[in-house]
Amino acid sequence: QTGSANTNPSDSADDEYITNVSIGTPAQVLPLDFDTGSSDLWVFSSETPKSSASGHVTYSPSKSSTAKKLSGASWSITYGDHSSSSGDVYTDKVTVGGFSVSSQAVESATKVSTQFVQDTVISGLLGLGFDVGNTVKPRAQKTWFSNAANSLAQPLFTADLKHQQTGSYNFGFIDTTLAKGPIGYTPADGSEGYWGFTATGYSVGGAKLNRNSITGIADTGTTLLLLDDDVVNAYYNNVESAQYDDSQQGVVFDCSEDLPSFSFGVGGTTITIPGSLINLTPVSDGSSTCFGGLQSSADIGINIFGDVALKAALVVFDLGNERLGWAQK
Ligand SMILES: CSC[C@H](NC(=O)[C@H](Cc1ccccc1)OC(=O)N1CCC(N)CC1)C(=O)N[C@@H](CC1CCCCC1)[C@@H](O)Cn1ccccc1=O
Repeated sequence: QTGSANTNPSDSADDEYITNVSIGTPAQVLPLDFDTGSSDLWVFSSETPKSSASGHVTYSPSKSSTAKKLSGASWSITYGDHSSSSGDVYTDKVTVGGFSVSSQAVESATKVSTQFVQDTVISGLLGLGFDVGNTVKPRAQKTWFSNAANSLAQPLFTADLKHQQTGSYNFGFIDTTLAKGPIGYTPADGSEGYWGFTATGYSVGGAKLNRNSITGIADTGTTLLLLDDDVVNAYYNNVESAQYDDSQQGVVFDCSEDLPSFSFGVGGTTITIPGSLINLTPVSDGSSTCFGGLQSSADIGINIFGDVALKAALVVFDLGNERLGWAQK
């Protein structure tokens, strides 16, 4: 058995990727952000304060004949960007891309932070990290993919995110036609709950890869490519108008600049992010100053290969073999 779901950029800056998920009987369809950096499936619901839920699609367990309250269970999560949410837990049927898990922990939000209130394009997150990262207490719950893995043709999923186009999350199979190059595999470290890996080197503008390894995570829930300062500086030294903008909290440059590509080695293959994907978006509508898709990870403490990097590749999240596969697109 397999599943295949389309995913779409939330806005012109590809800030988030939205995938529709069916919950309950009859199906209630919610737009969720699939996040390989976390392991909770949580949703705006009938239990979310009305003022916070306004503008969001919500899940009503009372309207689902297959919903069951997981008595005594609660959850609470805070993300890297300091957004947060918390609440109680139901189990219900959850279908993604045609594949159903009959009893999935659906975490209902009774509290959401301001960023979520304002982010009306999504009604919650579907975590695709490792189960160890789940926040439900007293007993941690499994992710949708973890529950599905044993019934899928293969215990893996792929992410094919695109710039301003519809992409896909495929479950249980690898559609190699989505890639141009071979898939390079490297061990994945799931001990912290997310998909850690090490790139063997990097280069700017098509030069030969150096041997400076980069350890980080493959994170569909993070917009940017966030790397060490020395890498960020090596890149922007090639961009004439680049400068750090305090108000934007990042490197900006003239939108008219022709940006160099950024490449990294992984699993014996090379992934090249074209400069066009790093010229992310004007700092505000109509501005001729653009915000960089590559920024510093210094104040986070972990390198994050977010959507800017993932858009250049077909990425295989292979739970069965605890490995990550990257193929040039
Ligand atoms: C330093 S991790 C920052 C990252 N959050 C972002 O990437 C947000 C995403 C976004 C974009 C637009 C609207 C709302 C949210 O976007 C920016 O922060 N941006 C984009 C726009 C730019 N102008 C400024 C910088 C982040 O916490 N991800 C987590 C998942 C997110 C949470 C917020 C909702 C969307 C999904 C998560 O995987 C990060 N994680 C990864 C591993 C371990 C723990 C952990 O928690």
